[in-house]
Amino acid sequence: MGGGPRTFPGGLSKWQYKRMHEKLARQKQQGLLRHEKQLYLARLRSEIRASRLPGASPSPGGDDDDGPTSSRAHIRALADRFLLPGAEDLWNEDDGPIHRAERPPRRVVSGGRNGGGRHQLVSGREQPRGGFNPRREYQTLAPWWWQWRSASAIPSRAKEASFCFFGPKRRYSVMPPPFQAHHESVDAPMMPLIARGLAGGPVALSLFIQERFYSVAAGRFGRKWRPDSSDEDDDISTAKKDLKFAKLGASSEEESEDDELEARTAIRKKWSSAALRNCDIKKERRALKSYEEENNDLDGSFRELREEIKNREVLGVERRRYESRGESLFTNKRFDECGISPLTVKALTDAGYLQTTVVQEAALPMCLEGKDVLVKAKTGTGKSAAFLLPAIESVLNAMKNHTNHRVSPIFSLILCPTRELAIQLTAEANVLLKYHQGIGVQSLIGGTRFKLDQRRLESNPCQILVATPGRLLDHIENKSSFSVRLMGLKLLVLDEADHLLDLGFRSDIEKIVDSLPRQRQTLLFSATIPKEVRRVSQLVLKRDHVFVDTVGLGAVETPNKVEQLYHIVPHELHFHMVYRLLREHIDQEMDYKVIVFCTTAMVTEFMYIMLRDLKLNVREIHSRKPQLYRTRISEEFRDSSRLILVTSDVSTRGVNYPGVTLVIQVGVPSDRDHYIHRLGRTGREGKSGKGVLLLAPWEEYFLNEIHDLPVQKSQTPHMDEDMKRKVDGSIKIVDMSIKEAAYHAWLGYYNSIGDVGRDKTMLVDLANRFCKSIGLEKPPALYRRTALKMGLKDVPGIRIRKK
Ligand SMILES: Nc1ncnc2c1ncn2[C@@H]1O[C@H](COP(=O)(O)OP(=O)(O)OP(=O)(O)O)[C@@H](O)[C@H]1O
Repeated sequence: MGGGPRTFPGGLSKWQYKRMHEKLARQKQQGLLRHEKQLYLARLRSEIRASRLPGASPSPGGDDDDGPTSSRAHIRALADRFLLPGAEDLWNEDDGPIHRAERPPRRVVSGGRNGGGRHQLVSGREQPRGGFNPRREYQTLAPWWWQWRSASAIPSRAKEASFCFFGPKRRYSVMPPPFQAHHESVDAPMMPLIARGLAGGPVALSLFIQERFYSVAAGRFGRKWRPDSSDEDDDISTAKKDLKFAKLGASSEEESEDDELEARTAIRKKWSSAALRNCDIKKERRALKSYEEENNDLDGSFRELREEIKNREVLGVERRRYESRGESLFTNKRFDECGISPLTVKALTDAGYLQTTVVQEAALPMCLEGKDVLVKAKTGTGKSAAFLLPAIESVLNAMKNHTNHRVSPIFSLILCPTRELAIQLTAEANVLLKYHQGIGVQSLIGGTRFKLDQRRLESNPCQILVATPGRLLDHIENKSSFSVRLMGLKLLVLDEADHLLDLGFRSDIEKIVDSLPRQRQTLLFSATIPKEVRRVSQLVLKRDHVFVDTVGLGAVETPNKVEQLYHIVPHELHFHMVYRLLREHIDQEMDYKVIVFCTTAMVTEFMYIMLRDLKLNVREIHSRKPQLYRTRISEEFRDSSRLILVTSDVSTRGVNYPGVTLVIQVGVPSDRDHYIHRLGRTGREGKSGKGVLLLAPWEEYFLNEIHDLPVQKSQTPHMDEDMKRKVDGSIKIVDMSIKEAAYHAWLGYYNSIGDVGRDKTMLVDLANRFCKSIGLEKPPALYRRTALKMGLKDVPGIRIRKK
């Protein structure tokens, strides 16, 4: 009996699956050929340009003159390559038709000054316009040779350059545009007058082959072949880089996150088009709208506006109720009234979720109705369940129609910016899926083995996938069976949507979205949604989406029960101050649980070592730590109290550590939203909390960005000499290499912050002060390249490494 599975990923039959793979292989091959075609054209142009230079000697003819690496040999090899069977498709309608001659033409006859057309020009008789001939007819291309002719041999107006190809079996000649009069014979072929084509006119490229004959009216080339255009050259270098990046990607699995990210982003950027198989190419032009359509649009807009106002009214009432309850997070609505599966309700009850929170009550009906929804709600108010529940319902609905898959499609995809958040959401989804047999949720995050991911996804149920964008894109681009599974997608969620639609992630998100089915529901959630993000959200949301805002215009975006303070302390005392604040808090709070946010991973590491030496119960999480370690510490911190977590921005958004009593932010956050999300790690579920922002005097400008938040200046506590000496002692024991790395990272961070980074002299001065605060006598030297990149090369106070 025939072995092997009956159905393949995506519910395809064996033959459909096979055909799909063949098609993908063909498309891949074509991608490569397309690159080579560009390379070929670029080479051709440079030869022509070279021949047009004053005093350029005519190129010798014949094969024998060409060394194996000569440009001519290269052109020849490339021409052979893209005329291989299967490459004909590269010549598309824009390039002009390819015709197969009944009989090979003997002579090229000009069509005359004004007419004749290209086909007459090359073949001496009218050629029918048509599509491609069957592929087989273009096989077997023989070796060929080509010859340059001196410009003086050209009788026409465009004498600049000439070339033609002769071959025992085929001959190529690039012909002038139809409006160009010239007479030519096969033995003395006319110069193609590429120069005209370069200037924008159509170039007729006719390829003579003894048995076969191609005529390509290269209208598109005409546009592309500008004499000074370097597009193609750029493409070539891009193609070369592609190969390099592809190799890098293969080996970067275990490297540091930053390097890995960079390499992956580069590979993705370069290869995405090929890998997404044209999914990311817009194929249709946007047509101008007719009057009626515009009118319809207008009607639609009015309808949307009315709906939005109605929604806002509903939410406004909801909000007023919410606020009048003194910000009680929960509503009177129970989950069993929400129209979700009884099994999910049972799991919710087990987890202690009985009533919905405000955001859940407001968002669930719209999400369950199948609408696209953008949701804004404060940190810690239960947004995760508000999208996980629709994600589960979406799977249940989809499973009714898809029952016979060996490997089920992924029906719900949840994207989030950090690994910790992805792990947390997966765990929460698992809790909600407790009673749903056969439905599974998996995570896909960086820092784990690609192959292991693959195996895990294939061998475990995975109808819901929680992923970080980078790793997801890796799988989409490198595993076609994975892309097939995504073809069944019904629901896409972007958690921390504003961050995902930020410039840093946006191109990844665009590529991911392009590879997903258009017929889907999309949900966007965040605690902060700046105007710019509201605008770009149209990239993923339908036009008639609903905006659920439980915060409200002009309302405070931070939890009401969180006390917010700031301290202005000279840089030199920042670390002492952190210790002082921690000690004070530990003395006041029995079950303290503190998060200290630092600006960069290396500064985080420095702070951690220092606090550990000061005998505080402290842990660290940042991007320089291996993922396993990060996950372990994250779980430990979630489940403990009397613990301090020192961390960088990897813990800024979404991560839910219950019972955090204090959040300290050391140094200026990169923007207002960062401040809000970091602060939001405390005061969750309507509980109280405290946030302290520690700024140096020159960082005070940041207060303008958060002037509408209830942040109050605090009295700087007194620092006794004993404590100061103690901290200084702990700073001393930190390894020199960590201090140097912290200095570099600090410089990089503040250089990237507009307000500080613009004045380089001031920046370097401040960095040198930071240097002293971490116990470095003089600032460590920078690599010349790094200094150049940061615009700091000649700035006084910057030291450059000798080698
Ligand atoms: N209906 C509910 N009943 C009881 N607890 C809930 C309910 N909804 C959410 N929670 C709890 O509230 C806490 C915060 O929820 P969640 O992490 O979803 O907040 P969030 O709005 O996503 O926060 P952030 O903006 O930081 O991502 C979690 O501990 C969660 O278990």
